[in-house]
Amino acid sequence: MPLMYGAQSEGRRDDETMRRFRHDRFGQFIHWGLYSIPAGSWNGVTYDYAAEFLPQSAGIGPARWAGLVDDFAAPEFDPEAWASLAADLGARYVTVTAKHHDGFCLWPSSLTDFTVAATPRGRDVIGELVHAYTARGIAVHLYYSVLDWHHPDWRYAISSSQDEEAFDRYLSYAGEQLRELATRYPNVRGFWFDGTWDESVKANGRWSWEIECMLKRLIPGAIVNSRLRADEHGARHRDSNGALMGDYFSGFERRLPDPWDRTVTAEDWEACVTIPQNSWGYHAGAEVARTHKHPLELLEQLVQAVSLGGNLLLNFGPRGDGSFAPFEKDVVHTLGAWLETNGACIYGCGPADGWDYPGWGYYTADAETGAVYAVVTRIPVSGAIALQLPERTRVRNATAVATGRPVPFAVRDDRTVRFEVDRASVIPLAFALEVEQRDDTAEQPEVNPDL
Ligand SMILES: COc1ccc([C@H]2[C@H](O)[C@H](O)[C@H](C)N2C)cc1
Repeated sequence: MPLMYGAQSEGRRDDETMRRFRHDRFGQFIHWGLYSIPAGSWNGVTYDYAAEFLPQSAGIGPARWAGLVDDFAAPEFDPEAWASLAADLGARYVTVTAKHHDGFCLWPSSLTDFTVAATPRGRDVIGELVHAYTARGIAVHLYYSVLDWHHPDWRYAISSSQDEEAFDRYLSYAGEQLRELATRYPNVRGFWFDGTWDESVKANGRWSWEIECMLKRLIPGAIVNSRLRADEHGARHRDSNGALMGDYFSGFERRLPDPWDRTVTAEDWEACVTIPQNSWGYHAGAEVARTHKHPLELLEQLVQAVSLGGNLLLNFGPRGDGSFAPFEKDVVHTLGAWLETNGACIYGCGPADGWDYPGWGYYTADAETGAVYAVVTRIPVSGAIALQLPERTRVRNATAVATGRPVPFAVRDDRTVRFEVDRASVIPLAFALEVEQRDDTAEQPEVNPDL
């Protein structure tokens, strides 16, 4: 159907900025704001739901919530230390909450007083972070919530002309804030939109179209996630013709596509996940919870995402004072150490065409060289993994990515090779496979069944 405000482009972007985003594969999400101070509790009551939703969970109105501005001193906030932590994690980009649903701005916006400028130290958090991350070669995306519980003209739905006038004022405010962000911080790489599911926003597809145009005019090549967009019929993420809006699909929240679902490889996508079961902002309960994800679970999610052509955005919620909790530092050390020696099977990689999901792990392939990686995350009881090869493919040799040492394997038949895996291996265990195409006339591969 003809659309005025559908997808602005067809297919994958192939410009340098998007190629870099695709190559990076691994990003760190940062949720930090007023909600980080109460950390899920209010007036002595702890609410189990996500800490950044405390105003809703505890029924705290905007005026009372704004009282937290005086407590946002953040004595431990150290942008260079945050940038070092991201580098140690192995993240190639960071997405930082400039404004979350509570409407509090982590930059000194001229459009409202509800910003860091009113806090005891008045630091431009976004400006200092953009500088620190960029200095470390880490790209920055700014998270912006269209949903805004603080602004008096916010509306969930439009049911009167007064609502329409108010919400038009709100959209003008949000548009000017986004212009301000793109103008103050022109070297950010992208914008991560959220809070766009309400009827009021879905009814304003033209506004979302104009925002995408404005941001890409102010910052040529800027990357925008699919959550910003609605078309004139209220279709979100994909327009009414099914075309992806924005530059990558960002509907995978605290979940990934099934490891065998190759349909997702048709477009760029990013999954965002938390370390606790369900809190993006710092929740004091997470420090003592037994339920947050093991670092190796998160690492497996990264490998799974790459095997399906996606990025993983892993969330950290710094405490109100600007420090990180020990359970988050454990994740940094585990993932960073593994990526230090195994990053070749992640950065610059994507799906390995023709290599079906094997069950014991994932295949990735270097998008430039075509090198295939077998990444073992589950060692079978047999202590051996069987690789089902694509048609007319031969494995010439295999090396352990972490050590570079050759790895013996048995050719079982013309479509199967088998590796013995030391059960004491550190997993994920990545093998680099040098493969070649066999032509039909070539002799059958030498089978050595005794291995
Ligand atoms: C269930 O409804 C939700 C769940 C999460 C969200 C927000 C989280 O606060 C976080 O910012 C995440 C990226 N976003 C989807 C919004 C609505």
